[in-house]
Amino acid sequence: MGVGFLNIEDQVRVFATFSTVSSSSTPERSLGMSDPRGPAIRVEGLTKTYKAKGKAAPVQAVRGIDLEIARGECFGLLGPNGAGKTTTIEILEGLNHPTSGTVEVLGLSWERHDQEIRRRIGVTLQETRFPEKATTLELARLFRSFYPRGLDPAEALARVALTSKASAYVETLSGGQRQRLAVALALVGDPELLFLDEPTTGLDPQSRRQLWEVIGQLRAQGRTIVLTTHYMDEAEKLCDRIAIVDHGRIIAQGSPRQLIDRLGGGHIIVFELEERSPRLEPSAFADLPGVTAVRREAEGYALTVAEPHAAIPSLLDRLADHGRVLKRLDTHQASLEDVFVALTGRHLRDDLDVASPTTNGLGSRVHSNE
Ligand SMILES: Nc1ncnc2c1ncn2[C@@H]1O[C@H](COP(=O)(O)OP(=O)(O)OP(=O)(O)O)[C@@H](O)[C@H]1O
Repeated sequence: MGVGFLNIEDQVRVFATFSTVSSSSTPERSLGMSDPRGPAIRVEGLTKTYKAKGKAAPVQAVRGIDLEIARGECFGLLGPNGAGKTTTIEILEGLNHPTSGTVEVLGLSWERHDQEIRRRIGVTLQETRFPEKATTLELARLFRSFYPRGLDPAEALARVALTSKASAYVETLSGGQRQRLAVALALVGDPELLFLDEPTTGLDPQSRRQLWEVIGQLRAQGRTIVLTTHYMDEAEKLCDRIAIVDHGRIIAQGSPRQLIDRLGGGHIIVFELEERSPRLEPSAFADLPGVTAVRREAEGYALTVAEPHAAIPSLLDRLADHGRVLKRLDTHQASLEDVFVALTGRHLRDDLDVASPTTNGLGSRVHSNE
């Protein structure tokens, strides 16, 4: 897990450093460092190694990330637990220090322009502890006081549909309402760039959808958003572009559509054979019409195909030829989950190992059979 866990005192300390800076008096502004047409984020050769603690070995959390995020883009870092997403986003937020590499935020560097950057970004951490006896409006006012300009605190609450909870104590809020409050506090300074670390983790489906709506509206306003998630449906729904992160590296990057298209077929056929049927090599299905990739799953096989209606009859014939009995067959539209499995041989959701895909349709990694 990451270090994205601050209580309110820590948050206040983080933000208070720039509460007294007025926009007109900032020396950095006169340097003209921030090109409004340049990217919102530029990262080159980023690494982060956490030092050894006691008997624990050092952890190479980030192993060389290059990234460019355009202004107005909603960009997602998608990956399993421990991939290095939080470490990366916390370095972008100025809350963690890189071991090596270059980081530019809005054309500025954390070493030289920290106050200016803080004034222009909004941050929600993976988990935020609020004081239970404050109301949501009091907190929105407190956070607004850290910025030289920004939204009316009541307007920030309205943007996340919390107006009816303005005078409610934090202790009475649900998990989803707390997450929306965290977004309101990140918004109250009217930031150009918003960072959301796993915004919907742990929320029920209805609260997730509510927060998706809020993020969708912010995206429609043209605000730059950088979010981390390990939910592929979230990344697919919210993000213009995604970097899939695994073991501290970006293993694929592009729009959700581009990444899925690179699989070479829009549909996946998943099937399982009766236990008494001996297993077949995945290569037994590789030449079926329209099949672009075959992989072994824990319980069966997954075929990437362009047209399921063309492939399924041939598949059934092939199984009959081999005297195999089908137990289960499903089809689904190819998703980012399938992209992750094709790239890593593992499932993103539960990190379940799958054995030996023969080809992956992405042309980068071919596993041997069994
Ligand atoms: N402060 C720390 N000290 C030592 N190791 C750390 C620290 N923070 C994170 N790590 C380790 O660095 C690696 C990457 O963690 P990180 O939290 O960045 O990944 P993540 O992709 O955000 O995962 P999650 O979704 O679980 O938060 C993990 O192995 C984690 O245990």
